[in-house]
Amino acid sequence: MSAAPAAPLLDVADLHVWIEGSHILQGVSFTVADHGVTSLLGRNGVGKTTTVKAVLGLVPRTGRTVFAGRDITADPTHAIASLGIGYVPEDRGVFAGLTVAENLRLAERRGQTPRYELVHDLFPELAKRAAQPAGTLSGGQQQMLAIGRVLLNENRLLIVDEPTKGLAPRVVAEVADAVARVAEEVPVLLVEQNLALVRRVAGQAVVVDAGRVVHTGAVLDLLDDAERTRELLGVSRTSAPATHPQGGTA
Ligand SMILES: Nc1ncnc2c1ncn2[C@@H]1O[C@H](COP(=O)(O)OP(=O)(O)OP(=O)(O)O)[C@@H](O)[C@H]1O
Repeated sequence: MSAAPAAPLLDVADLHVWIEGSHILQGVSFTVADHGVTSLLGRNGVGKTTTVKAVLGLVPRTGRTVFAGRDITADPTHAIASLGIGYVPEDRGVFAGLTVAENLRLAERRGQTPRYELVHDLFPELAKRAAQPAGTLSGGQQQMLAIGRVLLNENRLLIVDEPTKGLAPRVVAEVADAVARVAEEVPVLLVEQNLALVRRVAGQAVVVDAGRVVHTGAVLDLLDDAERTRELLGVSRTSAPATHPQGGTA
């Protein structure tokens, strides 16, 4: 007899969000496994960011969200974060006028030993550039800093929203490397439109369309089916996995 499947780390059921009278999420349901990368996919404006904000309590929502066996549906954002969900928002949220070291220090949580060794091991550039104002970092380096901040604490899940948005292709490859390495430490829910990156780093796909989940399954099963990929995501070219090129950062 085979063992029962492991309970999901995050279980989202029938999530609804209304913003300014618009029914943005119309019953979103999906699960996130307790390992690897689960990708949240979909065309522009379908509700991906709203979904992660609803999970984090950043927008009013109804439905049921269970994290690590605990119902967090009615919890405020700070309580959800303190359970061990780290969030890297789309705009990265780094403080441009503060140095890299100051940005990291601000992320330290009381009562926890900050994991600088892990962060500097994964992103040596952050150690080298500790005294540099974050606003003068490249887009890719700022993304590493944003991810480094949530890795500093013992999170059980990282939610990373479009980390490659607006980045040059060679920097995208660096961010892909970073996400892959991070996922060895902690499970990741990744919102991403770059399907080559998704193919490379993610195991599971959750596809949102018009405020609903329209597909879940293995990433490769979806992306190897060009017709289905086009139907769900409006694109079909997903090969050419990102690889880390030689050379420095942009
Ligand atoms: N604060 C807001 N006020 C009004 N409409 C909003 C607000 N936030 C989101 N929306 C609308 O909700 C819908 C879903 O937005 P959301 O940002 O969740 O989509 P997305 O899938 O993350 O898109 P993208 O890939 O472009 O980031 C969009 O139509 C958007 O215009």
